[in-house]
Amino acid sequence: MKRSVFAVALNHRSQTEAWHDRFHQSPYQTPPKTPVWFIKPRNTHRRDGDTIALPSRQQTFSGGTLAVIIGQTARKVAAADAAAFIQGYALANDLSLAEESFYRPAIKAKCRDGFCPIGEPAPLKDISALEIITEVNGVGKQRWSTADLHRNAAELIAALSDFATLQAGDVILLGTPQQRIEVNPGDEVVIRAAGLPPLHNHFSTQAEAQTQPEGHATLFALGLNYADHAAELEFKAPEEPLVFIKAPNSLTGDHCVSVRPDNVDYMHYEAELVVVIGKTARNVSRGQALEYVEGYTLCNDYAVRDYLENYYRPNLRVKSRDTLTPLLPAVVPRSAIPDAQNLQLKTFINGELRQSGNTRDMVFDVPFLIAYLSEFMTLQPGDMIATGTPKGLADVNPGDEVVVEIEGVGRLTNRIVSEQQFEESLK
Ligand SMILES: O=C(O)C[C@H](/C=C/C(=O)C(=O)O)C(=O)O
Ligand SMILES: [Mg+2]
Repeated sequence: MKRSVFAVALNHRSQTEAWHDRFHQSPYQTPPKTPVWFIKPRNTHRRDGDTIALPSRQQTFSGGTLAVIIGQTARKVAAADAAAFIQGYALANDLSLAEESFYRPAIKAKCRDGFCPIGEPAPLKDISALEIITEVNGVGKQRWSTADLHRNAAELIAALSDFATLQAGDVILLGTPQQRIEVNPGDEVVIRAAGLPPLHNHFSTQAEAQTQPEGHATLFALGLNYADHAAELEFKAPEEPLVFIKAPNSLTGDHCVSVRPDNVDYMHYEAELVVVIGKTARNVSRGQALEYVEGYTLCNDYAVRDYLENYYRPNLRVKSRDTLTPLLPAVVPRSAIPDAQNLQLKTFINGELRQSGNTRDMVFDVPFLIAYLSEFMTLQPGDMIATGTPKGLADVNPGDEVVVEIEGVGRLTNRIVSEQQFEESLK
């Protein structure tokens, strides 16, 4: 089943209480105003009974939580109507390394292979005060109640579906408390809650590789991977890749429309080279990395800066909005691109050249990015890496024609429409 697994951080009162002072200081300045979304990509998905390999020399923490399963397409659903879009619930384990910061997306902490087992679903009538229990080797280690969540399932469905259309089978994990239970190789962990099948996983130093990944291909994206773009946003170039994940609902194609939300001040384009993975990659060296590339395409990684918050920045509400990732469907085979690190990128707005750069200016090149990600995640055929954008951003408005062009790869055209125009087109 192709499904997306969304999760929300800082949704438990104990977390916001524990971080209260920090969230009034730099880089956060103020507590989060909207849900702090993240994605558990398909390499993390496992089932009840699966063995999960733990990273060596790093503490891993269990995150027993409740998953809500979407039963039908949900777009801009009001909380009061959300129950009709819920197919059922399941237990899940949002496994994580220690959460040292909520400023940038925690891909290395939360998206490692096997870090999101999800149990069998069941209907539940009332989850307003459901107790989630975690047992390690038969001993109860944690018990928390959904009554202590800031936002309930209906509120989260409303918040997410406001900018990201959800499909049947998609999942939202409702959050975890501040206290996390460490898991170690040899442990048997069971997550329990009344009325739901338990979720039981064995933890080891080794586990069988994931055979058939179920979820959507993962679309990774890089923040500030061109120093000149970092500078125009008044950031320094990063010392480690700033990776975030874009949700599949944001994807659209060539000659399609992209929706500029009403009442925003700044939505900008981002011409980006996209690498398409061609074979399963895990612990791949930089020298071998290009052997795992099927080919290249290009995307426009639009951003609505009005919605930026300093929590998992850039947050999904900025980067994973419906229609805001136009992607050229045709993949140019690797053999046709002798040097992907020397390609001109251009963006034209209504025929005028507004952005121009070259992939030689990437901070982290394609082989580095594949080696970096495959060190802690298994990359599968079809996974993609949008490699960042050079300087030259500008606001776009309804009626604008935006053309992104990358030398030897292709040309991607799309038109900006207003929310009102888009809603009209759906009628
Ligand atoms: O200003 C932000 O937080 C967004 C920015 C995103 C950058 C890109 O998508 C890119 O460089 O291509 C960031 O991550 O800092
Ligand atoms: Mg980008």
